[in-house]
Amino acid sequence: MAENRSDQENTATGQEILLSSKKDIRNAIIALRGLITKQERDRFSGEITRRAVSLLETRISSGHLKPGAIIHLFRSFGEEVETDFLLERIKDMGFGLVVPIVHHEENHSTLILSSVRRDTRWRPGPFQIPEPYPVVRVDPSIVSLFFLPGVAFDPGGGRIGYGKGYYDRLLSGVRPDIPKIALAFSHQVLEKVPSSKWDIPMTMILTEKETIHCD
Ligand SMILES: Nc1nc2c(c(=O)[nH]1)N(C=O)[C@@H](CNc1ccc(C(=O)N[C@@H](CCC(=O)O)C(=O)O)cc1)CN2
Ligand SMILES: Nc1ncnc2c1ncn2[C@@H]1O[C@H](COP(=O)(O)OP(=O)(O)OP(=O)(O)O)[C@@H](O)[C@H]1O
Repeated sequence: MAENRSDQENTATGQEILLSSKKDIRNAIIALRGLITKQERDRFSGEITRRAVSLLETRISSGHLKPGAIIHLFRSFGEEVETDFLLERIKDMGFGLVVPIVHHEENHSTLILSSVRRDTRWRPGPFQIPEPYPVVRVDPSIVSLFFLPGVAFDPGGGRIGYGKGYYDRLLSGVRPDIPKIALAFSHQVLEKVPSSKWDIPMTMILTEKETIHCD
């Protein structure tokens, strides 16, 4: 398998084949993720939230994160890791919070970031993902730590999302030393996912079973 992938990358039509294999993995993992029961998803999400909170506490004590620093988190949709509790904890801990918004321009869409404030309200955006309003647009460079969604990951920091390249583009403008921490169920972590030149590697993956430090 691994040999095939690197062969594919070296051929003229490699990118297409590589993307189709990303697509197969994406579909397979989305189907697999749909098999977890609601109870399991809640329990696993609770465990992932505990890991995330303790990581933030450790980083505050070690001085790697300043009190009041800005954290990026996503509102979950469908069968993703449930982030509602983590969102409240981040606010309670006194951090600033930003979330992604799909922003439509004339002929393409990009991700922008909005601050979440005390008076922020939520409404369903594209794909029924809750989006804040009013939008208070902020630059990605103010974010000290990113919690990120995704479909499939590998311990080397590889990530597959929904195939729009939204986060790859957003993160391409973010300093490499800013932690990018994926929140995922353990079955979303595969031995290896195909990678493309534009993929931005994850720093860590938090699952219900373990904290993976990506190499
Ligand atoms: N919670 C969450 N928020 C996020 C992302 C994400 O992955 N998760 N995004 C990361 O980029 C951006 C939105 N990107 C998305 C891109 C494509 C689809 C999409 O194709 N959705 C399918 C359903 C997929 C499913 O069944 O799980 C659809 O609506 O048909 C969804 C979100 C910003 N916000
Ligand atoms: N930095 C970038 N600049 C320009 N195009 C990009 C960049 N990153 C990704 N893309 C484009 O986005 C498309 C989707 O990429 P990919 O399949 O890796 O998405 P993904 O990581 O699964 O999705 P997402 O980031 O939305 O969760 C690719 O066709 C690629 O050309």
